[in-house]
Amino acid sequence: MGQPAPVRPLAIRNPLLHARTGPGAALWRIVERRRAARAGQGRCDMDPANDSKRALQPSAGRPRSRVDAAGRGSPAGHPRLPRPMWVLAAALACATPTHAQTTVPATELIARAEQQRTADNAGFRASLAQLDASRQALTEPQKWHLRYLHAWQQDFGGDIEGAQRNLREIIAQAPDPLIRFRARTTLLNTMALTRHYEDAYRELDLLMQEMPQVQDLAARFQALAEAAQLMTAAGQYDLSLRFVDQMLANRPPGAGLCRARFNAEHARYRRGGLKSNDAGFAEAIGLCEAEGETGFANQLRCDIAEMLISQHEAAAAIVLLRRHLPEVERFGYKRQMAHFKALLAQALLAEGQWGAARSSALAAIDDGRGDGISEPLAIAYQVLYAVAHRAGNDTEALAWYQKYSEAERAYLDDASAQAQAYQRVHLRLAERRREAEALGSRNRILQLQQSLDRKAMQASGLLIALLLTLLASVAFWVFRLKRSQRRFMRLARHDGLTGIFNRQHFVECAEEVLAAASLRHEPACLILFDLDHFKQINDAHGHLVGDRVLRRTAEVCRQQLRRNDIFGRLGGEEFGILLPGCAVDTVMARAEAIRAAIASTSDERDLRDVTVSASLGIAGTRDAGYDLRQLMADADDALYRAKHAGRNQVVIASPFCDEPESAGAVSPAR
Ligand SMILES: Nc1nc2c(ncn2[C@@H]2O[C@H](COP(=O)(O)OP(=O)(O)OP(=O)(O)O)[C@@H](O)[C@H]2O)c(=O)[nH]1
Repeated sequence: MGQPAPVRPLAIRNPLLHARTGPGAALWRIVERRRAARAGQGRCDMDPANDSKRALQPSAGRPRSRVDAAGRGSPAGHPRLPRPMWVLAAALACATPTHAQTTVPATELIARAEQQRTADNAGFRASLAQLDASRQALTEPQKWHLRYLHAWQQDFGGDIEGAQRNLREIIAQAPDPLIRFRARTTLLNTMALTRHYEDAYRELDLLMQEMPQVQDLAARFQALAEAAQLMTAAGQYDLSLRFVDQMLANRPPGAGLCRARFNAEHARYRRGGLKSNDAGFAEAIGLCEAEGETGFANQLRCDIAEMLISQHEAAAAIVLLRRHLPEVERFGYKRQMAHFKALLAQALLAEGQWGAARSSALAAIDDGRGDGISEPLAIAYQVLYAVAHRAGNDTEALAWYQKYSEAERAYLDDASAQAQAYQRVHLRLAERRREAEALGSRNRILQLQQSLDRKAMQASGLLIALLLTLLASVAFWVFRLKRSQRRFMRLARHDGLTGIFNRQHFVECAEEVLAAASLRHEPACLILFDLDHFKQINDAHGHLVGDRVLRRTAEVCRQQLRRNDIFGRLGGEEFGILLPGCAVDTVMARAEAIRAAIASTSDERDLRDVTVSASLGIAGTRDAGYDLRQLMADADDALYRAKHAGRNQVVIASPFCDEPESAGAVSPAR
């Protein structure tokens, strides 16, 4: 035998993250089963001395070997049951001979079922049957919890389609966010198992969105572990490490550091640049060993062996792998066994140990037979091809090469499918998030705009109200001012006792009217009258009666006037009336009517004892012109003559005769 045939070094990857059965979670399940076994769950044997031995045996009742990153079988999987409680629950379960008991409260039964899932799947199914039988007595949240456990069992039993259907319904309908979250974690895992990577990444995104609402640390821990593994599988190592940080920050009480450190070191290794003597790896392995998590410790050793082989230190890799292979065999996780043996075969080949390499490769194929596509399988085929080629057995070499080629292509296709799926989903989600953020920004701007508009409207409303109030105040003030003005004007223009024009205003109005009449050449007459012997009335009846006579005189005169006639009290008991449009030939009749009306007041009840009469003098524009002073002088002259003629009569001024022209009957004084 000469030098070994050149073997193209494979970029060996950790089957925990690339196994057909999903990233690392099958190991997790086995680890949890061991932990459950240590706690005596599902078995009536609390002797720790027996636990490790039994736990290291592959479970005979396990329906399939595959990943369970959804926390199935984890004692920490039940959120409300801290470690001492599930030990107690296990002890309680041991105190009862059968799972078919009917007296166990539903809460306890559900807690027990949570613990039994992988550690005692038969017991778990019995607990589910018991819960089904007492379904009517369950609360609504308990019914949803039971449904979730059934879905989990469907998945565990291989009915992935049925499990996914139920998990989706739970996610859509369950009122409890924690159950929805756990269902999504399990769904995500089933998607990775069935290689629906895009769906898995999409679910992961939703899981991360729901994460802040989930208070349960165990559920968060499981989801974060799932996220870290998927991100490493997708080649997103930095993201994976960020999830690891979150795992460490969200560690449930009693949970160790091993799983987080395993994910961290594996992501660092996959990112590249590490050496086999990396201190972080040694520390993580020591930590996992201390926590009894030898499965994770050995998985990290696979990474170290790969590093050693690629550093051309195959002999060291052989030592490492051989030292821990018995432990791996005892642990019983076939995929890990296949991985160990494939790496050992590769290292032996590199060291020229053809026979040992061939045996180890065949053993790896045997262990990995049930897994379909896997990287250990490809490594093993490659080693067998190299050994056959080295031995000159071309037919066998070709056969192994074909198998190697198919396995490697299938594996690489699968790995690439994962990475591509991540990129596609990542891009779509990033796009959607950008759109959502843009929409959110737009909404915020709109809200701000609306709020500003509202405030502006409120401000303008207030301003309008203020202006209206101001306007109303001004209007009211103006109104009061006008009213006061009107009152003062009236007081200034009218006689306080009779209400008719006072002398001044009478003169002003009369002059205006005369001016207008002059322009139109219309006639006008002025009547001046004076109550007769008024002093006697005052003296005889008092000033109040005198005032009443004055008021009644004004009233009865007003009744005789037209709208445009101007009537005023010129002083004391003297009055003036300007009659625009009234010619001298008609004025006598009107003056006489006025005189008669004044005289008639004597007949009124309250003035029965008072003799009231007036003497009237008339002047017209025909003779006096339109000058008021002249008209007044003429009318006053006529009035004087009426007095002189015996009072209670009308005299019209006539420049053509010296004698007064009397009109109407001269009423004798009574
Ligand atoms: N009650 C009352 N008397 C007034 C008022 N104004 C003037 N008098 C009185 O009117 C009287 C006018 O008297 P005279 O001027 O002597 O005139 P007479 O008594 O009417 O006599 P003849 O005009 O000649 O008929 C005076 O006694 C005034 O005091 C007034 O507002 N009220």
